[in-house]
Amino acid sequence: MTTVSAAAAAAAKLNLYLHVLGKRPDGYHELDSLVVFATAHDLITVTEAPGFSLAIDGPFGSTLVAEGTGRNLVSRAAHALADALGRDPHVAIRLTKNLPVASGIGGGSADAAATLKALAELWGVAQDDARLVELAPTLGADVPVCLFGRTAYFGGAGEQVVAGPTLPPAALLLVNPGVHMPTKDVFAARTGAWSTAGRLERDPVDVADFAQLLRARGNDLGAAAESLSPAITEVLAALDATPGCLLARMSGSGATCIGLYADVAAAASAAALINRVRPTWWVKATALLPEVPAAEVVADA
Ligand SMILES: C[C@@](CO)(OP(=O)(O)O)[C@H](O)COP(=O)(O)OP(=O)(O)OC[C@H]1O[C@@H](n2ccc(N)nc2=O)[C@H](O)[C@@H]1O
Ligand SMILES: Nc1ncnc2c1ncn2[C@@H]1O[C@H](COP(=O)(O)OP(=O)(O)O)[C@@H](O)[C@H]1O
Repeated sequence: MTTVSAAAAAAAKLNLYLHVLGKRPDGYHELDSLVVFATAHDLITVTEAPGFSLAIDGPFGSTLVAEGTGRNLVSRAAHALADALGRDPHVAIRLTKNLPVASGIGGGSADAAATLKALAELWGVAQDDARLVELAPTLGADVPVCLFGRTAYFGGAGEQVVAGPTLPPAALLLVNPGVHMPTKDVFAARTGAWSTAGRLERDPVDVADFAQLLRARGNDLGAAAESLSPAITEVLAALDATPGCLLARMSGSGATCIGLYADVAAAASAAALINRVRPTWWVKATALLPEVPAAEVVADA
C-alpha cells in the first residue's frame, strides 16, 4: 500500500535582540525583535491515516507526553487548519522533540508552524496560503515569525512580521541550563522602563560588525529571567568566557542563551569546553539558517 507523508523541520527561533515597548490593554506586550533561525530543529512528520493521532519522541519528548497530546500546539495547529479548510483532521503526526521545552527558542511555536506547512503539503494547499497566515497568530505570539521562516523583525505582539537584514554567515552556540521558563512568568516579572524599537541601521558587513550592532541592543526580558533563575547568569558568563565568543545573549524569555561565533568550528570548540564543566546543561552548536526549508513529501512506500 502506498503511504503518503510530508515532513517539515521546526527550526529553533532565536531572538538576537528583544525590546519590550509597552503593554497592551489585553495584557500582551508590544515587542520589537530581530529573529533568526538555526539549523537545530524539531521534526514534524504527517502521514495520511484513518483518524487523528500525535506521537511524540526525541530527547525532550517525555515532558510533552506527560502533559498529554491534546493540548500540544501541534494538535491545536492541525485541528485549526483542518477546520479552516473544511476537512477532517485525519492524519498521524510524529513530533521528534530535539529542542528543550519552555526555553525561549520557540519550540512549540516552531512546531505549530511546521505542522501547518507539512499538512498544507500533504493536503495540496500552498504553504504560503492566506489561511495559514491568518491562523498563525491565533496559535501563539511566535507562530507568525516561525511560519515566515526567514530572518525577520517582528513587532506588535508578534503578529507584524517583516523581512530582516541580510546577515553574514555565523555560528550560534545554544546553551540551556535545564530550567523551564514559562514565557508568561518572565513577562510578569519584568520591571523598568519601556524601550524603543531597535532595528539595525544597516546590514552588517561581517560577523564582528554584526556582534557590535547587536551589543547596542539587548534582551529586555533578560534581567527578569535572571531574577527567576540565577543559572542563566552562569550560562551567559560561561559563553562569554569561551574563545571566539563575539556576543552572549539570552533568547526570548529564556532560559536558552546564544553565543555568537564566526564559524561552527569555534562554536563546537566552545560547546566542548562548556560541556566538560557543565555536563548536565544542554549545549548545541548550530549555524545560522537564512531560510527554513519548505515542507516536503518524504515517503512513498
Ligand atoms: C517571548 C517570545 C519572543 O519571541 O518568545 P519565547 O520566549 O516564548 O520563545 C514570544 O513573544 C512569546 O511567544 P509565545 O511563546 O508564542 O507566546 P504565547 O504563548 O502567545 O504567550 C505566552 C504568554 O506570554 C505573554 N506574552 C507573550 C507575547 C507577548 N507579546 N506579550 C506577552 O505578554 C502573555 O502572558 C502570554 O500569555
Ligand atoms: N510542541 C510543543 N513544544 C514545546 N512546548 C509545547 C508544545 N506544545 C505545547 N507546549 C507547551 O508550551 C509550553 C512552553 O511555552 P513557552 O513558555 O511559551 O515556551 P517557549 O519559551 O519555549 O516558547 C510548554 O511548557 C508546553 O506546556
